Amino acid sequence: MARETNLVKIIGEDNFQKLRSSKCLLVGAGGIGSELLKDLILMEFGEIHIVDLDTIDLSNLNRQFLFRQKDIKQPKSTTAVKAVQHFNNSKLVPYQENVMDTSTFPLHWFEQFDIIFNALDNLAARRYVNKISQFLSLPLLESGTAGFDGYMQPIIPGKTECFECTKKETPKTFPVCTIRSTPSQPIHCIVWAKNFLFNQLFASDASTGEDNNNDWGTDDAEEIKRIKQETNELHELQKIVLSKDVSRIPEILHKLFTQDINKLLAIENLWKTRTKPIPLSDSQIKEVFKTNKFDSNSVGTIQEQISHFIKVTEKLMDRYAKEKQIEFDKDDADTLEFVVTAANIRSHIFNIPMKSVFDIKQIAGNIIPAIATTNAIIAGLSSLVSLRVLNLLKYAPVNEYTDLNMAFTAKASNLSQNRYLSNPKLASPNCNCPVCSKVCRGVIRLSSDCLKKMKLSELVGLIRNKYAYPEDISLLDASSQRLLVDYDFEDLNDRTLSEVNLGNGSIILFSDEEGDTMVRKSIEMYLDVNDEFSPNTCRLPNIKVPLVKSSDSLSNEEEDEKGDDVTTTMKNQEKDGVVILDEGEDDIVIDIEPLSDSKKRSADIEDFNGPNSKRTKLANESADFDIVELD
Ligand SMILES: Nc1ncnc2c1ncn2[C@@H]1O[C@H](COP(=O)(O)OP(=O)(O)OP(=O)(O)O)[C@@H](O)[C@H]1O
Ligand SMILES: [Zn+2]
Repeated sequence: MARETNLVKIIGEDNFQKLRSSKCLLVGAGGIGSELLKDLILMEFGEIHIVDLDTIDLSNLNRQFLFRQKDIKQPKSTTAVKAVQHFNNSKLVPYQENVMDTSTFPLHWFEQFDIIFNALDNLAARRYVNKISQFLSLPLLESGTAGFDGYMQPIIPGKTECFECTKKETPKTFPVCTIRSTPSQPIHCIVWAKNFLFNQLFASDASTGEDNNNDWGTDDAEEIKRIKQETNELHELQKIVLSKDVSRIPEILHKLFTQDINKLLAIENLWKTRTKPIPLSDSQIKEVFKTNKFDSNSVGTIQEQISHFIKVTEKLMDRYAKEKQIEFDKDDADTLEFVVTAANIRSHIFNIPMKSVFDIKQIAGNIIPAIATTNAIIAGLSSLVSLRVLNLLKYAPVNEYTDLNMAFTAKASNLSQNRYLSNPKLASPNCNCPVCSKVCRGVIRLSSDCLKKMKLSELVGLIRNKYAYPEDISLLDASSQRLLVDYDFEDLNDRTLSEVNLGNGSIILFSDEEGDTMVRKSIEMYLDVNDEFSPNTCRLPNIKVPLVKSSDSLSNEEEDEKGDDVTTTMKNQEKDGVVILDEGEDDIVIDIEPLSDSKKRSADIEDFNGPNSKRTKLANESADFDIVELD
């Protein structure tokens, strides 16, 4: 029996034809992506475009069942497509590219799709696709797994909460003082070795960022002084690395594991309630002996750890001279061995159990083993719910998108308790969400010619008139938080958009700065450059930009500060996976007073045009003003 016969029975001939003419985008062809590709093909989507930037690794083969040993180093996207060709009725289009690359995938490229499936493994790409989905009002099926935990969440822009509406769990963080002075668990020593020591010795810019803080997670002045001093002294150790003189490696050991520990011991307060560390003795450092290859599964003796530390530091010093900087990578045996041995020596000193290479690789690489079955369940749920998102299931019609369900497995939900699977209904957008609710959103479509010709003042004029903003406004390049125009900064007004570095993929933020009781809501606009447009075209979106009470919108100052903080936090997270934060420091969130529903309604006054307001002449501008031909 042909596959489609069953499908037609379930969704009906007419809806089956709709599915056949639907195009979907699958982002990620890894664990969940392989499963999803199979599901989407079996559902017979008309076209499936698959984007994945990566090539296949040995470690992918246990669960990414479309790939074989012979495919290692081949692109995931094209290999996945080849693997499914023999049971495929859909048109498949693979791309080995980063989905965030705006030159390959400009915003208008995404518009061809009816639905997007995310099967990604990192926050940055998830956030990016979520934004695209919001700008284009494209349904997105977001999903992820970690071990037995998994989730899938349909996102219908404007109707249901988006990926950013809820706070995302941040990587585990530790106080600086625990990492630097008083470790008590293997992870503390691993974070010290990976995020602090390794960077100090082998990164080109040997700053870890943490020392720029003034909060150390401790009030002990002596301890803070010691931490600062230690950082400075470690810069000296980098000179040994640079000297290429491997006979000086025992000096590194002496400094890290004898001298620095003795200095910590001298801070008596630290050891009132804690077991004192025992520094390495000179004889331990000097007693180098022949070592065998490192066994990944056992721990060995402290002497073996020291010998391996010396050996691997020799190798890294040699590499550093050629490579100029080395980054920690769990799959780079030398960097892993350095972190393992340094962490284990420190653990030994602080009376903490040492760990095997295998264990430390999991922790340092933030690896939770992937479970193929979790991927299969999440991908299955995700593809099934897409039929409801596209409203193709007649027996379960979707009247309200908030009737759709998301799904969590096991611990991920905090709701499931004794159930493996929970599938709560979707929530409405969170009115505090900086991505889907706080500002209005739209796309400016323009030709590249227009970018080169249009002056900033002209763009400001167009936006001001189209959405009835007052005279006092500010314009920000939201991607870089750069101020472009405001009431006392007009220096760039005569520059063209390209001269102020606005281009395809730039996001600008336009705000009312008049300070009346009511202000026009800020608008965030994506610049989508399309060369198929005639040269002088600039098209502004026809969207409604309501007036809101000024007390309900952030002042620019607050917004700038908080925006910056958020960016910094995200950068840190993505760089290291594990961030060293100071004790008591919370995650930074954009903190806006929530608009209650009633407030929101009363603030949604479209015709606010009091007699003295500059808005009077602007408020009722024609909505046809969307194609502007420039001279
Ligand atoms: N910006 C991006 N553009 C395109 N593809 C991406 C992007 N970011 C991540 N991916 C892809 O998403 C997929 C996620 O799959 P998965 O979670 O199974 O990770 P993996 O890298 O295959 O495995 P592991 O992380 O466990 O080694 C990967 O194949 C990765 O290449
Ligand atoms: Zn949101």
